[in-house]
Amino acid sequence: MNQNRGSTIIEIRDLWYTYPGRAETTLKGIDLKIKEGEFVLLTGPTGCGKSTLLKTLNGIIPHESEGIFSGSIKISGIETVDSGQMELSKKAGLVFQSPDDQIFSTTVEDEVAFGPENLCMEREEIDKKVDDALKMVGMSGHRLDSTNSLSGGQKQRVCIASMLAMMPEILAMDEPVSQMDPAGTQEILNTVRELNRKQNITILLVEHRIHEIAPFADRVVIMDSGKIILDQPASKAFENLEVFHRLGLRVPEPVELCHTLGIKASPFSAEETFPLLNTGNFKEKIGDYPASPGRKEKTSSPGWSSENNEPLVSVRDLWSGYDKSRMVLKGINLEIHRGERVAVMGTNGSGKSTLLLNLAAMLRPYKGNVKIFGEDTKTKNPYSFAGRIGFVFQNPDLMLFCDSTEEEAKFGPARLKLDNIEERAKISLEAMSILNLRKDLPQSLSRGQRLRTAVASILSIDPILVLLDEPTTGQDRVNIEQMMDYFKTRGSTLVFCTHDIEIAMLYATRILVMNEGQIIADGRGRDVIKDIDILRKASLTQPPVVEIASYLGIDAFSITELVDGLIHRNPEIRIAEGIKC
Ligand SMILES: Nc1ncnc2c1ncn2[C@@H]1O[C@H](COP(=O)(O)OP(=O)(O)OP(=O)(O)O)[C@@H](O)[C@H]1O
Ligand SMILES: Nc1ncnc2c1ncn2[C@@H]1O[C@H](COP(=O)(O)OP(=O)(O)OP(=O)(O)O)[C@@H](O)[C@H]1O
Repeated sequence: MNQNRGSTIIEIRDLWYTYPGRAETTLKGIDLKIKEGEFVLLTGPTGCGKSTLLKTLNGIIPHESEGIFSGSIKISGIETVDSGQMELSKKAGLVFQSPDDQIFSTTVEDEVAFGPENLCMEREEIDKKVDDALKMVGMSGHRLDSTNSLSGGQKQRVCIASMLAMMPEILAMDEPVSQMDPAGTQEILNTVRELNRKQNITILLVEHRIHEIAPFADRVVIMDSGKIILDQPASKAFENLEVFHRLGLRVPEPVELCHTLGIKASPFSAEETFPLLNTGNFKEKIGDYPASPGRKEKTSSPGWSSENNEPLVSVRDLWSGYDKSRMVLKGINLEIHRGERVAVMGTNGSGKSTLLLNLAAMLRPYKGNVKIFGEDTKTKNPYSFAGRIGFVFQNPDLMLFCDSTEEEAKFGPARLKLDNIEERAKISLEAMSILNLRKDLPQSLSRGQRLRTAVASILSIDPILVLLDEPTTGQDRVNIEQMMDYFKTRGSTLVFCTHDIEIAMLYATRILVMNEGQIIADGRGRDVIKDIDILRKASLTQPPVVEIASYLGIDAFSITELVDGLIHRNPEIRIAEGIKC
């Protein structure tokens, strides 16, 4: 907990806001006070109004947006409606949800220097600010790079650096790490936490990855349908999980496990959980277990059978990139069979999106070859794969151009002259839980809703091969599970990039780990996850439940498996009723 709390720096009273042209009000009477130096995690289901609330802090709403606004927001005592945006943005820096909406300079250096230049700092000071900020986000080596050439996670780092270079009093961050690898996320959150502690910068951070952010926060605020429905210190917020389960929000695995086992505690990490498992009664019930975690086994072969099953995708010695002088992929060999769900994981910039672009025939090999459905992409027009491959970009906004979500879902089938277009659109919108938004303009939806619109737009063509670049970003748990369950139930062949190891473990039949343009592991999740060296190279860590299972000497990879293992060991163990695991 931050001890240097001062006076109230953000004071929101009875705030209501309705977007122009929308019948439903987005913010419905928000009351929120945040003290100087607090670190607040703001979360809630997709579309509940989190981004809208952040946009009121630096005056984007109401200054740049029409609509109906009432209530009061004071930043350091200044009423935002009465204040200029320039003045507000010096006080409250906003890291945008989508880096492409924030970045407008052509080079990384210019982007980060923009804020300090506007504050009329001396050249030398600006240089130092840029240097320091890039160092803090691990991007020192990219100072002169073109912003267009950055990967998704690298762009997010630059966005954070731009704000750090200005050092505002308040840092409002809208899913700032959603596309970042787990190790990078931890490093950046440590930096932000340090700035928060040492410089008393107030942090309001919006995220769905509650399990990763909660350990850094002083306070957890949950919104639902435009209202704040929970506001608690982080140490107390997880005492009752009912609200998290009801809203389909992510709970840190150790908390979920303790609640399931009836242990009254809310640890955020495996290390914090070990002593709880050592307490009297519980230890007796589950019997002896090794004192230290960490059984290590070698990664085994991929978990598919090639019997009678010609590969759908075959990649041989693939070298590819955006510039002949710098290859991104360096000798990839890979086969993917029908019905496999392959998660592609690895550090930011390791080449995951580049691999996916090759599988979509949108990039061609410089050397080697890629065969999709037995056809060599080098010799084919990329459009010849239309209708057979469905690709969703990391930034879904690049795919949305129609006037409604329904039109988006109909667009592909119409172009391909498929039958039952209405029915196809309806089924795909329903599968993504956005049928109620069918008449909405995609650009007026929340990020999670836009991503699901983009997925629906490819589902309606019923492709043979589905390629999704980070489909889990900015989504609440219930939506991620619903999307992934859909592919699983249909037996789709799916390749998806993700930094979310828990989701990869749950849904992928196979995990590919990339490092510096090469595949360094390829196998079943439960094998890959045991190889700590591989995980480290890919900036990944074991999910806490795997560490805890290992500590208890149980071979388990999910809470359900771990609890089953404990019951098997001692059937008398009582599991808390009604707990979802
Ligand atoms: N520019 C806009 N015009 C009209 N409606 C909008 C606009 N932006 C957002 N909305 C609507 O306001 C509601 C809240 O959106 P917002 O982006 O604030 O949600 P969110 O909680 O941040 O969601 P996510 O977690 O998906 O980012 C949604 O129903 C969305 O459709
Ligand atoms: N359009 C482009 N032009 C030039 N270089 C690019 C381009 N897109 C990506 N790169 C470079 O290729 C490398 C790999 O990028 P890629 O997007 O494939 O990584 P990634 O593993 O998907 O990263 P992330 O996890 O951040 O999305 C990065 O070093 C990036 O800078």
